[in-house]
Amino acid sequence: MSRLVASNLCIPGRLEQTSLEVDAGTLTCLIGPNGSGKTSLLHAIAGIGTRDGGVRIDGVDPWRAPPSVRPRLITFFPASRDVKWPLTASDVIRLGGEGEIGPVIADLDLEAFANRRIDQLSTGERTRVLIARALAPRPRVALLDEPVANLDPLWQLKLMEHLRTLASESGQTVIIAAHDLDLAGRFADRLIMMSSGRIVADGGRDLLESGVIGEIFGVERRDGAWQPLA
Ligand SMILES: Nc1ncnc2c1ncn2[C@@H]1O[C@H](COP(=O)(O)OP(=O)(O)OP(=O)(O)O)[C@@H](O)[C@H]1O
Repeated sequence: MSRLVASNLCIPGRLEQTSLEVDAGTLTCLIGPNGSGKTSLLHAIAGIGTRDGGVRIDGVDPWRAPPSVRPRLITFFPASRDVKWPLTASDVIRLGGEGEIGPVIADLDLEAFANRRIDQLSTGERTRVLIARALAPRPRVALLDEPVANLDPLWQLKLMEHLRTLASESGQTVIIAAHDLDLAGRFADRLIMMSSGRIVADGGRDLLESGVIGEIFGVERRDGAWQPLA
């Protein structure tokens, strides 16, 4: 099984020194309040911007991989959907790297948009196209920053189910940042909680029932819903 090993990642002012190992075939969800360091950790793993430390995927350094190989090792879907390129959805998905785009177009139900310009799609439609772009190369490690933001309730569930299937059936390592604690708890194999630029808790869905949620998020579950701490 391939494995992601991140050692001593650090982005001054954003991410404290962080080491992390993630098994292949798992869906991991980074949770934490605004500004807690989720995007910074994803950036550091992806090798985006200034950062210290190192990453290995099955012993291979993805940061030094040639551009032709890199998308099959690791891809990153950013939180910003503000893409104004005058390209069709298919063109954008093809930009993700080599490989067939037919399967990912079918997986994300994009047939109707394939030949439409990406800057003329709705935000949610564009989100699905940009996620398809990140998943098309079938990367060993897929990093997605708030992938369900802007998606309707049905697509939030479909996407999370799809990501879980990519992990469990294709053996890909999927790491996402998300704000929806219930969705994270329902679909993720592992929850990593961040606060002030560091990992403060790491575990299964039982983390959501622990006191650390109140401490870090200032919410608790009352009457079946998340509410500010009483
Ligand atoms: N480009 C940047 N330059 C300097 N500081 C940054 C930059 N981006 C983020 N930060 C800071 O780094 C810290 C972590 O931010 P980060 O975006 O990783 O948090 P996050 O958990 O992803 O937040 P959110 O849930 O709001 O997306 C914050 O204090 C933020 O203000």
